Amino acid sequence: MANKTLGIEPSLYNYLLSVSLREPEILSQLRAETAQHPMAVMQIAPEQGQFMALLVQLIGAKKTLDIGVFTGYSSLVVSLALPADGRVVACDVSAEFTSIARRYWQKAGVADKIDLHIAPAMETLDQLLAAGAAETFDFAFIDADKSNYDGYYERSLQLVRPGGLILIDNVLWSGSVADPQIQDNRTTNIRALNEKLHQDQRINLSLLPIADGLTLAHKK
Ligand SMILES: C[S@@+](CC[C@H](N)C(=O)[O-])C[C@H]1O[C@@H](n2cnc3c(N)ncnc32)[C@H](O)[C@@H]1O
Repeated sequence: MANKTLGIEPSLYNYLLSVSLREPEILSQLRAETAQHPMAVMQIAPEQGQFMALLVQLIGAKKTLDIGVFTGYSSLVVSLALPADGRVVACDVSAEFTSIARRYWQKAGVADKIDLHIAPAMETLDQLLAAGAAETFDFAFIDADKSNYDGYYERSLQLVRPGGLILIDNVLWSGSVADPQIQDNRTTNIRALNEKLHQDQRINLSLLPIADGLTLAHKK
C-alpha cells in the first residue's frame, strides 16, 4: 500500500499495517474505489482512520464534526465508531465528491447518523454557532481547505465542549512546514496555525507524525 506516513520505510509501514490495521470491509471498499479517483491523495490513511475511531470511543463522543468530507472515509470511520444515537455534521462544498460518500454511508447503514451540509464550511460552522450549538460537540476533524484552517479551528473550539477533542490534519504538509524556502499560502497558513497552537493555553496539545501529521487539541 502507498505509504502515507512521513519518514517511515515502506516495508516498516506495511508491517505496521499487517499487525494493527482492522479495517472494516466497507472502508476497504471505499478506499479501493477512491484509489481510482484523480484526487485520491486527499483521502486519510487507514491507520489514521482507525486511530480517530479509537479516540472517538475513548472520549465517548456522540456529536461530531467532519470538516472536509471528500469521498467520506473520515466521516464513515467516525460514524461507525459512534453509538446508535451518535451524529456527524459533515461539511463540504462538493456535491460530486460527496455523492460517493453518500453511497457508502447508505451501504454501511450509517446515513441516518450523518447530516451533510454542501456549503463553505465556515458558513455551516457560523450557522451552528448562531443556532446555539456552542459547546455541544464532542469531537471535530478539520481536513478541508488549508487557507481557512485557523477559522475552522477557532469555530471548532467554540463548538466543542470542555474535554472535547479537535483533530487537525496535514499539519506537517509533506514536510514543507519545516523548509523555510517554502512560502506558499497553504504552507504558511499551516505553519502559522502550528505555531499558534504551540502557545494556545485553551488546549492540551499533541502533534503526531501519523500520515501527513495530525494535531490533537484537547479543549480545557
Ligand atoms: C482532504 S479532502 C477531505 C478528505 C476526507 N476527510 C477523507 O477522509 O477522505 C478536503 C475536502 O475539503 C473540501 N473543501 C474544500 N474547500 C472547502 C470549503 N471551503 N468548505 C468545505 N469543504 C471544502 C473539498 O471539496 C474536499 O472534499
